[in-house]
Amino acid sequence: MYFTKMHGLGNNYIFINLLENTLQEQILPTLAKNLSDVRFGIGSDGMILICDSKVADFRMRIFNADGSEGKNCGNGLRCVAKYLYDHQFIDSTCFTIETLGGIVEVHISQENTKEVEFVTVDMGEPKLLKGMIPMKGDPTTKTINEPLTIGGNVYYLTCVSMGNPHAIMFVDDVHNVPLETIGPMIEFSDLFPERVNVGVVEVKNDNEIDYRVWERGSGLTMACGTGACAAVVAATLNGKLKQNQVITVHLPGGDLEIHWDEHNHVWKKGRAEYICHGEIKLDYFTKETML
Ligand SMILES: N[C@H](CCC[C@H](N)C(=O)O)C(=O)O
Repeated sequence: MYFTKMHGLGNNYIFINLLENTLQEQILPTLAKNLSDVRFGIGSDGMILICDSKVADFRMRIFNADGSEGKNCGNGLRCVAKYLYDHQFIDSTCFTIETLGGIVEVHISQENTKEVEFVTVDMGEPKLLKGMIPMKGDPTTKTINEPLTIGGNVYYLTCVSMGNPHAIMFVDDVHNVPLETIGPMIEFSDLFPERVNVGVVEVKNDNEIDYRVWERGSGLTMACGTGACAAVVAATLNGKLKQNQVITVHLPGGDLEIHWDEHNHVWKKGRAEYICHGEIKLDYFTKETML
């Protein structure tokens, strides 16, 4: 089975093209976990499958490093779009990709280079109601800077779904937050029945924010595309940014341009890069334990 390892701002995944291949459904969580293992496997933030779709041009499935299936992946979408266009599975520079979190539209920014460097994605509309995150509480209300007690501490959270759930908090310095401690506490809180991605945001000025993330199912990553979108929406809802502006989001792995437009769509522009191609033996990577 061939794979391609790619990254979006250091948020890296093992991509498997299932347009001409198949994998048994029941092996997918174990396969994702073992591929992601940095010691016994290849090492990545997870696995992404490129599949046919009945409702869009293509379908993307994303599995986190713990084997859990995510519902959307902003960095992964840019890599999938680049892979499909570079490998001539599509010749249009605008096409749609189905995810569990909804259908998105990707735009290839072909800047006269032989390979795609930048991809812009219309990530669709943010979902704000508790029932859509999902999280506990009145499903018809929003969570905007709400004080929530988790593990004995009070966190002021703003929750946004970009097809996948994000809990965002605002801090004075994103580099001075023990995200490796508070991240899992919030991720696994019973407030979030499907767990949650946890992000910290420092608003620098009217057009820039710093953002770090503890990802559901993968832990600290260098970047999170859906999280960057959620961070801009959350900062705008809290009056810290203005809507319909292009915001530069600084992540540990690089910058993304995010634009929550006047039609309530969130656009994301950023790089996507190849790391390597290779071949794996499925029987090795589908063992329950690698020890
Ligand atoms: N951990 C996320 C999936 C990956 C999202 C992230 N890598 C991105 O670029 O959006 C979740 O379980 O919702």
